[in-house]
Amino acid sequence: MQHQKILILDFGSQVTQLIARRVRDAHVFCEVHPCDVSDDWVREYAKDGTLKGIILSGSHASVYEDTTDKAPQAVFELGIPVLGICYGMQTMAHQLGGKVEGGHKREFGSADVRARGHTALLKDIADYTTPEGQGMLDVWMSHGDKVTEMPPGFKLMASTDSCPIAGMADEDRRFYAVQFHPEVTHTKQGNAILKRFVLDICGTRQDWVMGDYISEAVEKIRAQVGDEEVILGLSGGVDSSVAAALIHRAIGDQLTCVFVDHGLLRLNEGDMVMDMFVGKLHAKVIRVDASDQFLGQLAGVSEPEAKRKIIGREFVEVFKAEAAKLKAANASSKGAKWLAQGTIYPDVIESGGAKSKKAVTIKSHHNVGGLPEQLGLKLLEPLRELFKDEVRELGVALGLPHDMVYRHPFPGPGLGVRILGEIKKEYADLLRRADAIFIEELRNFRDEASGKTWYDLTSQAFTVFLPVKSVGVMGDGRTYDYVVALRAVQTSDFMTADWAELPYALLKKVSGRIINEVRGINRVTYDVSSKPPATIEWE
Ligand SMILES: Nc1ncnc2c1ncn2[C@@H]1O[C@H](COP(=O)(O)OP(=O)(O)OP(=O)(O)O)[C@@H](O)[C@H]1O
Ligand SMILES: O=c1[nH]c(=O)c2[nH+]cn([C@@H]3O[C@H](COP(=O)(O)O)[C@@H](O)[C@H]3O)c2[nH]1
Ligand SMILES: NC(=O)CC[C@H](N)C(=O)O
Ligand SMILES: [Mg+2]
Repeated sequence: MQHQKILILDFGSQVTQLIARRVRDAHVFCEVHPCDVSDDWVREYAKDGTLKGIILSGSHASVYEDTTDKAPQAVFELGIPVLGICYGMQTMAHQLGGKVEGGHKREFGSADVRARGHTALLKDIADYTTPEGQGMLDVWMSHGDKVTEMPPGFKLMASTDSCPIAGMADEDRRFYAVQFHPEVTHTKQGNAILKRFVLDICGTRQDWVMGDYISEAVEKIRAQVGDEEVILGLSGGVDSSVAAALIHRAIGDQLTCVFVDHGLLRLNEGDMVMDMFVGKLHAKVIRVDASDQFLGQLAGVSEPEAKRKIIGREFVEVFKAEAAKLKAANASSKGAKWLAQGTIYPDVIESGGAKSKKAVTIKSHHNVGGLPEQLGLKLLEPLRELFKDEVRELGVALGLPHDMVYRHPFPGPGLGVRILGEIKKEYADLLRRADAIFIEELRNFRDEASGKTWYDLTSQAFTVFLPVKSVGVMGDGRTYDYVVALRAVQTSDFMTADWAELPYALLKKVSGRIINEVRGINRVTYDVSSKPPATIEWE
């Protein structure tokens, strides 16, 4: 089935992904593409008639600078609705004959917008009404420039005291634009506004449903793979587990999962993953103990990016070797031709977004963009279009256990990025035991108000090993041992995150247990840094 779709053109805003999330939440398929696609690309994209609307994102740039990006002019010539958000509004105004100027005052944060109720976009959407009957919206703003003159054909749709043109519309052409950001949760009616655009104004069908998606994806995988063999890097994490279950449903025994123990897994993780997949999913899983190989290559290396690159490289070495072994082990096998991965949509956007060429690399992820040419395997990535929570929904629909689907993510380099500096087996062993205690207590402690455990109330939690020693006193004796840091964050998208306000009782229990039970650690700290400016992992 052909899905109807919305195109989001990304001008490099930090929150473009949130636009896509909101549209997907309305069960409408959408894709994010860089704003510098050509007019021909846009026409081609729209050709089959499934494109129902276009959204232009925000940006850090200013439209009156000569060098900045514009929307492909074709966007305004297709006869389909367009919504401009912030910079998207400004470029729409600029390109269609209006005027944009640098403001004297930056407007950042909450604002009250007077919404003139006479456009299809904002009609009957308001947070409250003034005594004079004026509909008001509580919105989030982040801009310094503003539209000072609307293009011909547009009428005023919204305004604030400092931004008289905070929304405009040309309803004949179905062009709408808002200076505020409907995609962020701080804009209370943001979801309603985006839904109004996508469902009512564009008239898009709500045909993006994970349950239905399974049969579609299964067909696609079968068509792609034919009778060839596939190996899949299985980590036991959410993404690769769901990918494995989906591909297994499509091609059964043509799939072999390769689970790599790089010596940097958590306590008992290897056995757990094997039990789950071999026991419950009946997929073929090969467990490769490559810990000597990884730890050997990592010995003496302490620079975080260098460590990440080595780990990425060794993963590929293992996959290549296993693909070849399939052939040797079975006379009827031609060897695997495909490498399947649990790559998801944020990985794709982050490595191919409009501004990625200019963006600095904070961390190299082992599975994205870093695969060598001479891999000799074709890539199968059935989750490439999905966001994490869609992957989770899909996992549930595929019958995976709740605990597996709602696990915290665990990075491919594992404890390798949680042992600061040089990695030693001794450090990994201490860290594994301390981390297991932390996770166990997060599962034990419940928040009374919500009834949820603190594991479920946090998005990701783990322990970090600091290779420094501090002095302690234990049983009247002196200790001189290592330090660990506890890290727990709350986030919906992992792009930004707040440190979790864990109860003191929980921290106290964890600290007491780690220091008493893990000999070699005599001090526990709690990381109270948010992202940004810190990151979630320490390396
Ligand atoms: N220990 C491992 N053995 C084999 N493949 C791995 C291992 N760790 C990571 N991978 C591969 O790298 C990919 C990316 O890892 P990533 O951590 O982003 O996803 P995940 O582990 O599947 O899910 P989650 O984000 O929930 O941890 C995985 O989908 C998997 O294909
Ligand atoms: O599969 C992965 N391979 C990696 O190389 C990697 N590095 C970070 N992460 C995870 O990404 C999220 C954001 O992490 P940071 O704030 O530390 O960048 C967090 O969820 C991290 O655990 C990784 N996952
Ligand atoms: N968030 C945005 O899109 C900002 C647009 C533009 N850079 C401004 O400052 O007004
Ligand atoms: Mg993982």
